[in-house]
Amino acid sequence: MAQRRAGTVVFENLGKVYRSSAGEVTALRDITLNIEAGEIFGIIGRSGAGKSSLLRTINRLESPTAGRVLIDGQDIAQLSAGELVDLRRRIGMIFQHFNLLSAKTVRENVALPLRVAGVPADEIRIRVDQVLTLVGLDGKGETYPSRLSGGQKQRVGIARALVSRPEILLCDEATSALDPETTVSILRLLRDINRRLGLTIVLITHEMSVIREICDRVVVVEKGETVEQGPVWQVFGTPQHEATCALLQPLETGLPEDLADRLRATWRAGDETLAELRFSGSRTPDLAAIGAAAGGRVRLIASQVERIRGHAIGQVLVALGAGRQVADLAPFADSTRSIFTVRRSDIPERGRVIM
Ligand SMILES: Nc1ncnc2c1ncn2[C@@H]1O[C@H](COP(=O)(O)OP(=O)(O)OP(=O)(O)O)[C@@H](O)[C@H]1O
Repeated sequence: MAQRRAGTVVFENLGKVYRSSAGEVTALRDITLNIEAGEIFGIIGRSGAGKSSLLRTINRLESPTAGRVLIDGQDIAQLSAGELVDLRRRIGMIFQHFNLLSAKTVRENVALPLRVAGVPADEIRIRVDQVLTLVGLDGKGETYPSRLSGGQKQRVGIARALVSRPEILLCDEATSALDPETTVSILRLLRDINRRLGLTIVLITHEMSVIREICDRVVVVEKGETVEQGPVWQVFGTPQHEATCALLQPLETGLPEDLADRLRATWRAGDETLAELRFSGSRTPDLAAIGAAAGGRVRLIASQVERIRGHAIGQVLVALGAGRQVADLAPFADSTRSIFTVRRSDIPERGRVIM
């Protein structure tokens, strides 16, 4: 029988209700999801959506009040106390505020899980050196956390999570406290670790830019329920739910205002159409084909196309000459629309065109 890779997570009809003297809060409702071994899986949602509650059921920091969590096929609610300790060694976790011990050096922080597990000192030294090299912290072992930058602190957090050689790494808003440049370097490190070690990474975030940077698949959580899931390029290219569109909005740049103003002011006399070609992952922009379909009567105005996991997502704006239809371009994009058309009759005798 083929050996199954370790590191799968399955949520089956998961529910979580917090009960306190103040009343009940339903944080998760009927969540069913499969996370595959070796993938980078993103959980995104607005504040209070239930992301942390969901993530923390994977290592039983939270217990669900309905449904099951299976790790590599095993229902983790059934584990004994000793088995739970073993499970937590197989699942590393990193945090938004790093959770380092300030009175201990980098080396002591990273060594802690091995000390607790009773690993011999010689082996601890070797393994700590290995993970410090892996995360790019060679030579920082004797430094105290207060002398490190935010990005370096998170690297210590990652090293501490990896030193037990986990199969799954949970990332709880791991880059939310970092500046954009450091965020990118930490996300690249996580992707590099995922490729080199083949471990499953599950991350929660409220930023689509994080999902775009490293995730293979994503689920959108809203008010405790999953509202959309799929490969990242698909969710970016054809978002279905209002919550997804709202989360994607900060990444949308649209037509820059200055360009829009210039276009309105200088649009050529004669029938001309500003057409938008949208790419949502199935097609790749082919300017030669677009030019040929427009009979050469086309100008490129602006382009905002990015590649996500090998799929083109974004839009291309072109000006189509008189007599050319936006429909002529339909075969070359996932969808097309006319932004505005100026007809000769609309051009005032004098002055600028106002739209
Ligand atoms: N210990 C708790 N007791 C009571 N209610 C809780 C508790 N933890 C979370 N909640 C509630 O459960 C809901 C989901 O919270 P959760 O922290 O999982 O969301 P989140 O998406 O991670 O939010 P954020 O991005 O703001 O951290 C919220 O309404 C929250 O107030």
